[in-house]
Amino acid sequence: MEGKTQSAFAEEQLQLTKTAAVMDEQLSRLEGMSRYTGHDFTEQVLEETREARRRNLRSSLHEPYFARMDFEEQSPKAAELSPLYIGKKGIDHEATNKPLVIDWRAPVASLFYSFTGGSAPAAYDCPEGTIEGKVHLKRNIVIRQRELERVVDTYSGADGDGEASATDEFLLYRLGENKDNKLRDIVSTIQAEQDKIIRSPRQTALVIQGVAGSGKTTVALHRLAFLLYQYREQVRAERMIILAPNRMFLDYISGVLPELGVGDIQQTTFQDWALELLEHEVSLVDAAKELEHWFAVKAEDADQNEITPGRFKGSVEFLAYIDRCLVGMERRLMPRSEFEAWDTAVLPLTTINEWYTKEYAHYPLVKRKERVAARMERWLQMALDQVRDPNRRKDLKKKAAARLKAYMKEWGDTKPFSIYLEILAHADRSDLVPEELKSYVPSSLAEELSKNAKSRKIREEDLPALVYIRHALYGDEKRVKFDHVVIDEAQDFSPFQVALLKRFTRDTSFTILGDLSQGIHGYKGIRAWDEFLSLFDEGETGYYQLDRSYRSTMEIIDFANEVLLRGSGAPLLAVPVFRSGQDVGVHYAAPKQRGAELARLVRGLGETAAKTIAVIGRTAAACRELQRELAAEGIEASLLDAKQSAYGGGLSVVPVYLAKGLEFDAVVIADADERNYRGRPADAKLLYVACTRALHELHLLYSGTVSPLVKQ
Ligand SMILES: Nc1ncnc2c1ncn2[C@@H]1O[C@H](COP(=O)(O)OP(=O)(O)OP(=O)(O)O)[C@@H](O)[C@H]1O
Repeated sequence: MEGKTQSAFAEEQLQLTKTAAVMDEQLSRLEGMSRYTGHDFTEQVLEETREARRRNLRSSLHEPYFARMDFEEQSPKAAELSPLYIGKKGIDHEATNKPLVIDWRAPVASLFYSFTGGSAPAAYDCPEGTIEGKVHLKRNIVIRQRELERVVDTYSGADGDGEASATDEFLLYRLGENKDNKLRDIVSTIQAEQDKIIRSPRQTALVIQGVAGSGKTTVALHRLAFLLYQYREQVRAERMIILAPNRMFLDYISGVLPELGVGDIQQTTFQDWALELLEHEVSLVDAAKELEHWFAVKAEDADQNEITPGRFKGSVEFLAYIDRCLVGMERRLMPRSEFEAWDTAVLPLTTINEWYTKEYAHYPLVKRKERVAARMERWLQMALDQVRDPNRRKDLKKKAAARLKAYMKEWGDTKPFSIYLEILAHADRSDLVPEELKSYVPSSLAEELSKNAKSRKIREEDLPALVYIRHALYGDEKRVKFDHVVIDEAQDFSPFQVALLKRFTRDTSFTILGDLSQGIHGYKGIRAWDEFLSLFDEGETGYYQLDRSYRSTMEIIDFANEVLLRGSGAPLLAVPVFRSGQDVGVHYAAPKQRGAELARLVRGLGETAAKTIAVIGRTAAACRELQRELAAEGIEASLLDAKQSAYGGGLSVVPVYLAKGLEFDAVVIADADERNYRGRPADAKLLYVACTRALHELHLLYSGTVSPLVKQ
């Protein structure tokens, strides 16, 4: 075995030297060519192609490929068996155009991920149809800075057993590494169930339920790279968008797409996207205060089914209510009087009405108003042209212009916030709201909005309705529709938000991912994925479930699963990859000793070479206290808050709700007592999120009595 490994290493060393030499030669030739800057179109296209090849070569030189697959095609015309090398970027031999390295997104490369052994022929789909054949070898190759570091055969038909032998060994080697402050690509170890999602057809609304650490975020990012490769004629990076929960999370995932050679994809939060669309006509109440309100430890039990403001305003029923109110807008907007420029120049109401309701009916309402105004100006000019006396004409022009201005002012207000205010806060007296719906909006919501009306302060949950109203009034405003939308942590989104985004997206192309077990924002999020799936036609959707968790050790996953079982009945439990680590530590500290005990644990973690450590508290206030306690023990930690836009790694103190989506080599949950985590489903979800942030090591610290969710 040893000898075989050595010969594989020597073989790959030789191949690497050869490949690197070909790439060096190609690049130096391309660099040596003068750049074309003229106006000839064909030459410009050729120059663009050369530049793309230069970019590809430069980015691939240090790590040209990560895998080799020997595939024998079952076809009479098939060429002799030659190894295929798979990399992040495809590179061709210049003279023959034959592949030197195959792009991981190419159809044949899918075999590397989907084939897991067995005697059945291996097959992949490509534009020419289904290609069958035999896989003889799957090999993982680690190259760093042009140095060959590791060669692992994950399948070898020549072994005689024909089983995928070392797949897990290589995966475990990758998972066992310490992480820094950024999420990384996984091209060399994508698993078959993840690959299926990544390569799903474009025109689908994919909904992915995946346990914590199952690679949802990572898979969604790889899917974007795949779509850009596979549908390069139809989709563009700048027309794709990733919506994530906060800026810090966006910073954390920001490295993956550039690593995959993909740039220019919009990455933002729903709030920022919506506020920009609304041209900052409104502003949000302090988000940090909102979060503190919902995550504060409360004495009373919150009712899971309670209709909170977020659930109400995020429902499709609320959207339908708004639609019914907007029906009246057309009638309400236009003044009900003729326009008299002067006594003998009168534009009848019927004519204005005809323009507004018939000729311009295909425009959105605000555009119609603008068209009618322009048409009235033209009518006025013609009327003025009939007046012979220049002095009288001048006089009439001035007066008529003032009257037209006044007439246009009589049109109803078209500011989205004014309309929202009217149908939400003043519903009972608004003639926009149909009689039978006048009491639809709960009075507490109406009161709250009225109170903040002057300052135009709204809550996050008001945004979908406001954007929806704006869209109904103004239309697309020449905004290009999205080619694809990724919604991460989608369990915290509302059906209204998804229905809204659908209007801004071409061809129903979505990747919607989340985990109901991590639905800690129950006051606004969904309870079941059907709430989203039902928004699309049946043939347009795809649903996947990812149960394997790659992030944490078996010990951590078993511990976290137990938290869910104790708190919420029959949840979706994670299945660990067989990676064993240390037992989860549950430690008691007398209240006065907590800082010292915390410091002892953190120091111990530093010694295990953990690069990223999180001390997690339930609330922001608790985290401030924890940071002070650590400082008193001489340990500096950065406090992460809701306004944070970057995550720098190292030692952080962070509230659970902000840690969601992130991961750390080691985690200490510093307040795991029964007061903070009582045993209700909402507590279980929160504690589960905290536990599943840890890759290699997890400790819980408590004073008083330990939480009933914790297994000891
Ligand atoms: N196939 C894989 N090979 C190697 N690492 C993987 C693989 N899939 C996932 N991972 C790793 O598992 C970790 C979790 O991935 P990711 O954050 O995408 O999961 P998630 O499902 O979005 O988690 P959460 O629900 O907790 O936010 C990351 O470190 C990622 O690199």
